[in-house]
Amino acid sequence: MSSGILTIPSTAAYAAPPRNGAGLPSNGAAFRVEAVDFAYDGTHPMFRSLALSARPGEFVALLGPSGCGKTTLLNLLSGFLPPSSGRITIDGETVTPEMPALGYVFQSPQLFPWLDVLDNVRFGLRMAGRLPEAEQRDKALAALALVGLEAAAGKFPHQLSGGMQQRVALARALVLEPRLLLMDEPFAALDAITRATLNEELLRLCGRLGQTVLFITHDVEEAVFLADRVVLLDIAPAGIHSELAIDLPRPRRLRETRRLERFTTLTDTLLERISAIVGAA
Ligand SMILES: Nc1ncnc2c1ncn2[C@@H]1O[C@H](COP(=O)(O)OP(=O)(O)OP(=O)(O)O)[C@@H](O)[C@H]1O
Repeated sequence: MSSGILTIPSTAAYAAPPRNGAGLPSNGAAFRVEAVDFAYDGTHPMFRSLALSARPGEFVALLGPSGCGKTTLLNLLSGFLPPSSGRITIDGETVTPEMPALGYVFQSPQLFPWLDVLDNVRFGLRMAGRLPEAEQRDKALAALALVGLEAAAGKFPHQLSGGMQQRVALARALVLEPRLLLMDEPFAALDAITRATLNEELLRLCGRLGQTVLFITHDVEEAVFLADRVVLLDIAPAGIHSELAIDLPRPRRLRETRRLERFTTLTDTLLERISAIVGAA
C-alpha cells in the first residue's frame, strides 16, 4: 500500500518493471493455482488438479459454458472457497480473502443505497481505519476521477444510471489499490453502448494502473478485445480446455480493433472451441 492518493506507477519506480499487455510498467500481482481439487459438498467435483497462473499485469479473460465453474474459480482465487487439495498463491503467498492485493467487481454493483457515491467508494478505507478521514475522502475522490465520476460524488446510487453505478463499483475497488482485480461479468447487465465505453475505460485504467486482472465473461468479443490471454474452461470437472494468446496491438479502441482481420480470426477460433465443448457435452 502506498501513502499517496492513488499510486500511478512510473518507469522510474521499478528497476526492472514487468510489462503488462499495454506495454507499460506494472504493479500487478502474479497468481498461481497449482494442482487444485475442488468439489462442492465434497460430492460434486468441479476441478481436478487444476493449474493456472498469470504474470504481473496480465489481463486474463475466463470463458466457458454456463456452469463450468468460472465463478467457482474466482472464489477459489479470492480465498472465499478453500480448495480440497492443492495451493493458490498471490505473489507466492497463500491466498486469503483479507489480502489487500485483491479487488472485486461483480455483475451487480452492490452499492449501499443509503451512502452517497463518495462514501460508497470510501467504505473500504473507512473499514480498514488506517487513514484519517480527510485522506480517505481525497483518495475516494481521486478514484472517482479515474472513472470520470468526480462530479457525482454527492449523489446517491438511485440517482445514477447502471453504467455510472458500475463505474462507482470500479472506483470502490480501485481506491484500495488492488494488485489483482477479480471481475465477474462486470458489464453483462449493461446496454451495448455503455458496455463498449466501459470496456475501453477499463483498458485505459489497466494500462495506467498496471494491476493483474481476471475477467469472467460470456462474450467472446469482449474477451478478445480486453485480454492478453483467454482461458477457456471445459465442462466440469475437466478444468481448462485450452488457452489462446491475444496478440492484438495495444492501445485498443473498439471500433478499430474489431475491424482487424486478426480480431475475427481470434473470435472465430474461440467460438469454434466453445461449440466443440458444448457439442461434446
Ligand atoms: N455453493 C454451491 N453449492 C453447490 N453447488 C454450487 C454452489 N455454487 C455453484 N454451484 C454449482 O457449481 C457449478 C458451477 O457454478 P459456477 O457459478 O462456478 O459456474 P459458472 O461457470 O460461473 O456459471 P455461469 O456462466 O452460469 O455464471 C454449477 O453447477 C452450480 O450449480
